[in-house]
Amino acid sequence: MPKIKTAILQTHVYKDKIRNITQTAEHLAAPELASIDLAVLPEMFCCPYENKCFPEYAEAEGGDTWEKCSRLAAEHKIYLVAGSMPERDEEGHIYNTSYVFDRTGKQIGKHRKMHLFDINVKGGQYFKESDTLTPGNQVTVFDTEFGKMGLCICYDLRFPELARLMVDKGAQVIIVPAAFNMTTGPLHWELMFRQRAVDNQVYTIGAAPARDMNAGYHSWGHSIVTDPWGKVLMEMDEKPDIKVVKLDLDEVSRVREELPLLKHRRKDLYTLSQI
Ligand SMILES: NC(=O)CCC(=O)C(=O)O
Repeated sequence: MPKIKTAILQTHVYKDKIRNITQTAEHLAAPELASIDLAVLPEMFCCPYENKCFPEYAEAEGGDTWEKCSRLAAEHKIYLVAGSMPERDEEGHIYNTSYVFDRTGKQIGKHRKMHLFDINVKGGQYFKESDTLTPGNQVTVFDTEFGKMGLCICYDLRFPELARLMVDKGAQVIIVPAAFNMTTGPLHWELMFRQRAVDNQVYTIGAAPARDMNAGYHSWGHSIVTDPWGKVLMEMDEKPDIKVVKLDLDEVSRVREELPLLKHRRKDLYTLSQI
């Protein structure tokens, strides 16, 4: 099985939506990324992570930002997980949505953040996505020439049932556009990506915005890739950065063969089902 050359882009999020797309296009055109198969962008890569911005920046599926991302995937002949962006549906609901495009620019996946980030840590982070956003209700797995990949957004990763449902649908990689914060990030970010990788014997990929202390929300950054043993293959710091990591899906099969956790489940005693 060929290795999947995966670029993780930890970009700055500007207030100017177009500038965010332009910088993404410039990065993807860089010679270092010439032979990649897959690129992953951060959560809300084109919109400041603030409730007041979500309605203002929201676009319908197929809108301008969607179109530009589709064209970038086709131009570079890559799979593009277009981080996430605010999506407005016909009824005016707004979702935190991640689109996936194949090497021809065709949309092959779409995930609407299912668990909204509503937390209130005393002396720490407060955020209430449900002030403006509506939750999605689909488990998302998409097909590639390499195998199936699961997709969720940031806070979604905290829910082990969702990761397991993706794995039950065949995911060997779980991709997570994300933006943890300065309260939970230091303790939970790396742990969470390793934990989901170990539980499910998958690669996990987290792509976060770079930290901007002048922004309303301070991203932890630390974009990360872990392997199916739970080993961290790459972790950034808080600054803008781009890294390319090779994923070997034979390693998923090897780990699952040697330590057969998924086979050893007592499905006669317990089950996980989607309603
Ligand atoms: N954007 C988010 O969903 C943030 C999630 C987060 O920081 C967490 O601790 O969970």
